[in-house]
Amino acid sequence: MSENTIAFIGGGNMARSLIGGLIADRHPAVGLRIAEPDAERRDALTRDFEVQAFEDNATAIRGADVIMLAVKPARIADVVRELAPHIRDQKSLVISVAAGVRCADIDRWLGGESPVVRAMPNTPALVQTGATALYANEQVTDEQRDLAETILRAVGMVVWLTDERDMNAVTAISGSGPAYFFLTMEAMQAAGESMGLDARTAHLLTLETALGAARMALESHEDVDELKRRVTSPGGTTAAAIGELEGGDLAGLYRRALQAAAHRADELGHELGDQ
Ligand SMILES: NC(=O)C1=CN([C@@H]2O[C@H](COP(=O)(O)OP(=O)(O)OC[C@H]3O[C@@H](n4cnc5c(N)ncnc54)[C@H](O)[C@@H]3O)[C@@H](O)[C@H]2O)C=CC1
Ligand SMILES: O=C(O)[C@@H]1CCC=N1
Repeated sequence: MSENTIAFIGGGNMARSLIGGLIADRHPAVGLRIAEPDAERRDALTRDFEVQAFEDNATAIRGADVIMLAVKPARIADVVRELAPHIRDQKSLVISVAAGVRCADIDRWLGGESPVVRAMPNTPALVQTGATALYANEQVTDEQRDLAETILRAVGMVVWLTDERDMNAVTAISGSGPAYFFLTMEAMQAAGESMGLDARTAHLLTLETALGAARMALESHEDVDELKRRVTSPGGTTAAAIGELEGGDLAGLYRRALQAAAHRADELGHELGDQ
């Protein structure tokens, strides 16, 4: 549990997941301040988590130890430039979760020589099973690294990157990754329904199977290839299904999909580089 005051700039999907996860980890609600221009979203955050939500960014960051930038990449330059004088005065640590947006650009908008941590979390943070990669620029002290890690570890596992360029691949795997699994769940459920199962049965069997497979892969000492082989009897049902998936070049499809996501993260970073 972190006792620090954290101000979120942007109270959308990702902020909501982090806030929900932090509250579940018993982070005091009074230590969470959110800036969100949308009144309905502000009300929902206050109602659901009993946190303080503000319309104005500068008010929200008052007294905060950490400022978590959770706006869309297209908004971040303006948001940071407006907040820069306040952030410098109170020496808060800035953590950005914005896809593609590079530390050097955030540092420049802050006025230079500022500690900046980039984080790529994912929405399962809401249920404390998030996966986050962190990268710190040279200005970040050991104490600030610990602070960033403590906050993100409260909502799941954390890895540190030593090369910021790896953040694009991370974004492709774990930042966007929950959506690929949700898509797969949708497809499996639809296939089950097409074979006559009712929606609820197909849904539950799909989800429990996903959970069981993920837990087994995490807890087993064997690699996933071995776990897969244990399910796949020669000449049996699984082999028939896997034959179809491999025939459709599932691995190639994932490779191209993740490359597209990483490429888009790179583009987002470059689009902002000139601002
Ligand atoms: N949704 C996800 O799974 C993940 C998102 N991210 C990153 O998190 C950031 C936010 O993404 P989402 O939460 O999905 O988007 P979102 O659109 O749900 O949330 C953004 C929020 O920022 C608010 N906002 C807009 N202008 C603002 C301003 N000037 N000041 C303060 N707040 C403002 C919007 O009203 C909105 O509620 C993005 O940069 C994204 O790359 C990172 C990892 C995963
Ligand atoms: O789709 C996006 O751009 C954001 C970043 C990672 C997940 N959602």
